[in-house]
Amino acid sequence: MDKYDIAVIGLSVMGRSLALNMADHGYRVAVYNRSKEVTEAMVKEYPHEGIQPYYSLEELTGALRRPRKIIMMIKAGAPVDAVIGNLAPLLEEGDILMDGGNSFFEDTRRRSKLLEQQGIRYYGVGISGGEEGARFGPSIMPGGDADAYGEIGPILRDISAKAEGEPCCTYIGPDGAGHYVKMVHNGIEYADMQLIAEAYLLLKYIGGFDNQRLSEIFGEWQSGELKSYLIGITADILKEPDDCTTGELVDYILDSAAQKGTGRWTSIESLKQGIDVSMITAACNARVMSNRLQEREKAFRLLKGPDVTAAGEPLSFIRMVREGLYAAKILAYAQGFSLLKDASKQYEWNLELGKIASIFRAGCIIQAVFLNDITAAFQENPNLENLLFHEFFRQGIEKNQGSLREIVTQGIKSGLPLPAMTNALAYLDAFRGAHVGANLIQAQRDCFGAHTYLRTDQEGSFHHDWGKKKED
Ligand SMILES: NC(=O)C1=CN([C@@H]2O[C@H](COP(=O)(O)OP(=O)(O)OC[C@H]3O[C@@H](n4cnc5c(N)ncnc54)[C@H](OP(=O)(O)O)[C@@H]3O)[C@@H](O)[C@H]2O)C=CC1
Ligand SMILES: O=C(CO)[C@H](O)[C@H](O)COP(=O)(O)O
Repeated sequence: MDKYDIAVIGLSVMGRSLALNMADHGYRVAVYNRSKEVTEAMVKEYPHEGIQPYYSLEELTGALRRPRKIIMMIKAGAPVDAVIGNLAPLLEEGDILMDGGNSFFEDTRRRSKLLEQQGIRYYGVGISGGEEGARFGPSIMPGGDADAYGEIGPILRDISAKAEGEPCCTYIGPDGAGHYVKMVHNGIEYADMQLIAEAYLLLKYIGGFDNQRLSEIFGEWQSGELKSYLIGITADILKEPDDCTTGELVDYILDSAAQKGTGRWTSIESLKQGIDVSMITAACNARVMSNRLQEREKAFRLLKGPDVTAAGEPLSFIRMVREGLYAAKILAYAQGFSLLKDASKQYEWNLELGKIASIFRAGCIIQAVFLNDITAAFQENPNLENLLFHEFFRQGIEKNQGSLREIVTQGIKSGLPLPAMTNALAYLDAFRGAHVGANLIQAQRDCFGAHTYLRTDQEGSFHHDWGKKKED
């Protein structure tokens, strides 16, 4: 019987929460999970009149209104291909199959082409916001066949977060565009998190503040230009008591962070495209280095560095860290949006950067007041080459770069690792620098490999017989 509006496949935290969110919005949702016990546990723990469990894909697909709308919320990679393999024979021309997981955008492009042959409209849907977002309103980045958006758009917009009353969901573009944008969202997320971690290191070790005071400082920043979901949770995390001791939990968490791949993909794609996202790459490498625990312990014993120099006047140090963090944050977003701009051209996706920034204003992990300013900048000039060329951000950098330079200098003198902040400055100075030393690199390439060089005073490529005059 054609009675369910949509199906959710995969009932771990994200799928379960999205299904409940859809049902809360009045949709009739059919749910399925590979392992039966997960489905049983979900309907037992979260009973909802709008949700109907199914225990086979045949029954599930048979229960859906045509064209069928199905969203997979499962582990990215081979599992997605496995589910598509089982599901595709049960679908009909016109049905819409969405992948709401963190799939690699090239996989989404491949799957789109494959399913197109069967007339199935495939959608790569980036979803951000974690469990809470999925349950009560995530930021949603759907990419696929534009005509099919009319079928799925209303549901996705209904369940999305709202920023100033507007849904944090917009059609992104064809084939892999939605998953590409989600990938870059996560890349920016990595840089943002790393910058906050570096601000924490500076405040803790140079500033000498305890966890309660650190929590207050991040809490105070929530009333200014840094206000964001990540700063907010950081303030809360820092004062969270430990269950096993009398201290705060953060001090008992291993200094080593994992990554699932989206940040790394962003970095790899940026190298392929030739766009500098050094802060995202630095954030990935910071996690990589954090994982080398045994080597780090050995190096800590063997390699001596400088002693930490305590900060001067506490309030002015806190102000410098806040200003420096803000400048670095502008640079991280400038990098991420440059990558999106280039991808839009390269893949002919026609990405609307203003709309993308606007759907990041709520629901997602990088949501921040700052995204209102980015939205406004791209709305004012949709062809903005780089965020740093917009007056608001140009001034933001002009006003705050001094503090960034100061805290990075203090951090380096004290031997603190600040890879994202350091790369922020390197990016700024290379971008704005009249001289980057590439004339010498051209000369070296021509000298050792006859790769030719370009001149400042004449058109064309040149090769020089290096050292010949001297020998003569
Ligand atoms: N967790 C988060 O905060 C966020 C996650 N995402 C993405 O959303 C997706 C779902 O995430 P999450 O809810 O955390 O769950 P997981 O990424 O942990 O995936 C678990 C789900 O995948 C299913 N699965 C795994 N392998 C297979 C397979 N071979 N065939 C069929 N199903 C399989 C599991 O079924 P079974 O129970 O049978 O093992 C289960 O339903 C992922 O792509 C994730 O990257 C996106 C944003 C935030
Ligand atoms: O997509 C997300 C949020 O938008 C996830 O939280 C993301 O998977 C976290 O990535 P990682 O595990 O690599 O830190």
